[in-house]
Amino acid sequence: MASMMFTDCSSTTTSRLIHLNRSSGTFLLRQCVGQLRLQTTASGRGCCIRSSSSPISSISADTKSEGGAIVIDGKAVAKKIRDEITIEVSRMKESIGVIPGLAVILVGDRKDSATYVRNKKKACDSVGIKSFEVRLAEDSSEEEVLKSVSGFNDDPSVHGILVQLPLPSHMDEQNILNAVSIEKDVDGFHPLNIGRLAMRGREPLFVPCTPKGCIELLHRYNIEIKGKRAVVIGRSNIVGMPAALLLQREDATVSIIHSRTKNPEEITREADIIISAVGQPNMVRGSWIKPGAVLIDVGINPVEDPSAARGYRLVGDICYEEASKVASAITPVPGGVGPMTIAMLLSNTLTSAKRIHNFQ
Ligand SMILES: Nc1nc2c(c(=O)[nH]1)N[C@@H](CN(C=O)c1ccc(C(=O)N[C@@H](CCC(=O)O)C(=O)O)cc1)CN2
Repeated sequence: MASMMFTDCSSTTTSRLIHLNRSSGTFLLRQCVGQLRLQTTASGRGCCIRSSSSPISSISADTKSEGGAIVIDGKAVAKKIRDEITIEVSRMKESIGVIPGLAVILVGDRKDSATYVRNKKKACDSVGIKSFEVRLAEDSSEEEVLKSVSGFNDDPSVHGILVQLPLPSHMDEQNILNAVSIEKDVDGFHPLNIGRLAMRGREPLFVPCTPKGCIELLHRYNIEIKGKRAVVIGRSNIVGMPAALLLQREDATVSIIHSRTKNPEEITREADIIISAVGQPNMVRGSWIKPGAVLIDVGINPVEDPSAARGYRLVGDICYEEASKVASAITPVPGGVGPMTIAMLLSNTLTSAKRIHNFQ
């Protein structure tokens, strides 16, 4: 009964979205991608015809499938990437005596941010990357944050710097992100890195971790991007916008759906690949999806669930139950894109250390 109540994608379920307040730990990603309310005309059930021409050309033998769609296992891929990074980190240490270092600045007392930072430290430990952490109080000044950034910019044992987002509202996020040295900008949020990502013939030093993780999943599952129609739902600076730029770089034809888009489902129905980063639980229904499409769900939305230990469970932007019957491949929430974000951060940190020390 409980699972029926909380796995369907009816509007009642959606309205049970938990609005955890800042101090009790709201879900960061949701905050960062913004509150997008899409104008939609239809909400019927999707058809279940499956395309005979799945874009997945080869997948591993242990691939799971659900409702017909292949489950893109971000947790397993992230583990594999961490194993690859571990080997490279120890090769670097043995060859030139350098250990990659990642510095994290956390401002304020949001529980979700503290959890993400703790998980980043754990992930660093697991691959042999050295981690540095600065915690500042919610009421710290922007100058204090800038001072920490500047200290890490000048510290040769630090190869990557990230400021956990969101920052308290009294701080100017742009000012702070601009202060991170572009050579150590492992989050890829510096305007120079984003600008280079947007320009043909230019290369960013780093690509933002969540969108990079989405593309990495497509690559690792051999899902062709070139020539495909891709739709990105959401246009945040940290996910939607860079995801659209990355897809374009991979030669997809890209559309972006945002809060002012009329009839978004007419656009998604044309898509071979959908990346959704909007922070609206179960917004993308089965009827929005073209049979055989590949679905990458970035949303991490808590919905009330008394049967769960925490009193809530996480669902994505895409109605998994309906979508997995129509799509050829889909990422679950949790266990899809989320773990890839941290794996890509480790990868960016290793790349940075290699670049700074000219180590191949
Ligand atoms: N400076 C940054 N701030 C933020 C980023 C970022 O990339 N850089 N991204 C998000 C938060 N985030 C990392 O910081 C993050 C979010 C989610 C996950 C994750 O693994 N999620 C799990 C579920 C976790 C749970 O059970 O609560 C999953 O999806 O399986 C990792 C990292 C905003 N801020």
